[in-house]
Amino acid sequence: MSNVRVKICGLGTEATLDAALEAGADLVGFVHFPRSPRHLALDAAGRLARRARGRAECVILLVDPDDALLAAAAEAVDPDLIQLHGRESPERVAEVHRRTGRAVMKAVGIATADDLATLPAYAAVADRLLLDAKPPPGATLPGGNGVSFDWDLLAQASLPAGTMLSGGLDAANVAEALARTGLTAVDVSSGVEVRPGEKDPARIAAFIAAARGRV
Ligand SMILES: O=C(O)c1ccccc1NCC(=O)[C@H](O)[C@H](O)COP(=O)(O)O
Repeated sequence: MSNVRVKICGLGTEATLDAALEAGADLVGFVHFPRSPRHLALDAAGRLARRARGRAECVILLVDPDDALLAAAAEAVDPDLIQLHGRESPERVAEVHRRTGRAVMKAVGIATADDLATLPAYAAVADRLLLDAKPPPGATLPGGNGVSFDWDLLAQASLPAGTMLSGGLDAANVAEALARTGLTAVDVSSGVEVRPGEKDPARIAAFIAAARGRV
């Protein structure tokens, strides 16, 4: 499917950002979460966002940010989207949008059909949804864990246009994931890395080609 939108998350260097842009990424994500091997200081994320401006949507990923961090991230990165990847309530998602004036993408963890019940409330306030696997037991990160959820859970779900599928995707499984879910937007981190935090230009290009059905 050539209209599939692809986000490459957790980019940390100019070289890997350029690889994502040259391969045709639609969105590029910068993680600001000190526990993550993909963590970037806000000024570093801002430098990469300026490099990508006009070529892809820039996403700053935050986890349960307070108002001061939100303001600092909006100022330093000037993001097209703020991705909230913590336990933010629907009310907080709406407030983040109001306070920053930025589009907000809310990540929702999915493990069982029960988790789908939260989606309408988030869909009502978020500009976009990202469905990710819930972290496995013992995980120290709320995302970027390289694990998938059962895509067939989405068969009965009514999801807003543009909802992104995420969690454990790579060049080998992304086409099947798209076909099974009917979604047209995907996000990846671990699946284009050689080790946590180290993106690989060849894997980025292979992922984007596979998502767009060019292999
Ligand atoms: O990637 C991280 O290190 C991270 C840290 C804290 C919160 C979220 C994080 N990543 C969120 C993403 O958007 C990932 O791309 C998504 O979870 C998929 O990751 P993966 O399964 O590794 O492809």
